[in-house]
Amino acid sequence: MNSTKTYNPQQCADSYLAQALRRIGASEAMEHLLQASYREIKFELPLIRKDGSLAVFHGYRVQHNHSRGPFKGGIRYHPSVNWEHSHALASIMTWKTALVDIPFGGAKGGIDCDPCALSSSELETLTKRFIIKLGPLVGPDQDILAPDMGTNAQTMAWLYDAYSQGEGDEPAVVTGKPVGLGGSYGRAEATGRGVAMVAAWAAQAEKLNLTGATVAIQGFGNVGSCAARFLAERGAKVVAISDVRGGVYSGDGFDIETIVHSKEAEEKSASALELARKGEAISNEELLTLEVDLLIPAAVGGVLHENNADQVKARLIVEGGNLPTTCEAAEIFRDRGIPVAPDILANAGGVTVSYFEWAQNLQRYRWERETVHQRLEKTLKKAWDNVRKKAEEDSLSYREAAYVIATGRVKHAIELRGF
Ligand SMILES: NC(=O)C1=CN([C@@H]2O[C@H](COP(=O)(O)OP(=O)(O)OC[C@H]3O[C@@H](n4cnc5c(N)ncnc54)[C@H](O)[C@@H]3O)[C@@H](O)[C@H]2O)C=CC1
Ligand SMILES: O=C(O)CCC(=O)C(=O)O
Repeated sequence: MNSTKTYNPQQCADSYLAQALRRIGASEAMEHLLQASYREIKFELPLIRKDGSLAVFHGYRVQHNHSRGPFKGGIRYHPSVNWEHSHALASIMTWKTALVDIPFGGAKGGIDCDPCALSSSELETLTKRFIIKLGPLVGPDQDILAPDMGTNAQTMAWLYDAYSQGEGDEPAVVTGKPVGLGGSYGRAEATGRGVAMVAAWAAQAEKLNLTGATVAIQGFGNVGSCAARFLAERGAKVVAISDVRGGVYSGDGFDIETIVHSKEAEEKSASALELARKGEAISNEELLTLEVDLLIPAAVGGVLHENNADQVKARLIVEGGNLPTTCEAAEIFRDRGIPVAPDILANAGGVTVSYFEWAQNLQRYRWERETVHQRLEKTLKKAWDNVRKKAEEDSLSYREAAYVIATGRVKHAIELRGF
């Protein structure tokens, strides 16, 4: 990550929160309440590997706040998953659901494993044990799980199956399921679709023409690859992509449709560099400082920090991933006049369509694909308009405005409920 200070997601999330609470005039006690989690769960997950050895992983679920509705948030499989990451990511789920005004709170969790190093049957066993250990603390009115980094529709299908063994058939306990198993049309690509929408609105506000605009995307998984597709559809030129193994650059741009529909991309058997089939190899660090119009960090947190923010040359940053920008970097971007569409707005398309999936599951009724797309656009546009207006009225960055709106809504809900 090339940062002198170790990235501390918790400190970063707390600092964005504290700034917002000062602006809305929250008391110290309220700040404590909004910062702390409602419940934190950690457990051991032993697994006999296929070679007969015993491995012990750890499962986490942090349920941050449920003042506006049941806890909601993804499950991440990554070696970095720990309490700090889960807590920070859970708290930003609370602000994200409040900002797009859907009736949920915030949660996050996962397993500290490398999913690429486990077989499919090992992953299925771990996943099913994970939800069994959570027991009655999850459920359609309690805490609803979803995909995040390292998990996908198959993982959600296993969670649904294991939960339903004990509780009776209950698809609404988890969103992001395969469409053939109660999933919503449009959820798989919703986060990337939302990133492209927010990028287009922000580009227009910043007088940046998206047609022909050059784009660099860090992370070519679910969010990054879908954002690339939808931005290319809108006429942008994706000139750099990367994954955990490194990146690739081509000034002519890549043919994103061919890349994402290639057999290797579908089987996840090739790196971004191999998939691109042309261009120059670059590192993940180099990608972030390319001379491009639009930069989309769509992988891990803390990649834009005090040691590289000065070198970023993008005209607009749209946060596809969660917490990619440290608060020090956010200040540098503010001083340098580089607008940033923050994660809690830019990647909120995923949880918005998760809400639609949950609503469909509770009604046992499927919406048409077009209905999902239209309602997603309407929800995100309303949130964007609110953020832009607040930013203009109060001379705030988009992130500051988004946090003021979101934390204000959660504080209001807490006060309405009473203590
Ligand atoms: N899947 C979803 O619906 C949502 C995901 N997000 C966030 O978006 C980000 C990406 O998530 P997904 O695309 O779902 O994950 P994914 O697992 O589908 O893809 C992750 C991508 O990032 C790359 N990557 C991993 N570590 C990296 C590193 N250190 N440097 C550069 N690239 C690295 C991987 O190789 C892969 O290409 C995460 O921050 C996640 O929390 C946010 C909202 C919803
Ligand atoms: O779809 C969801 O419920 C949550 C997705 C997620 O984890 C996120 O937005 O960071």
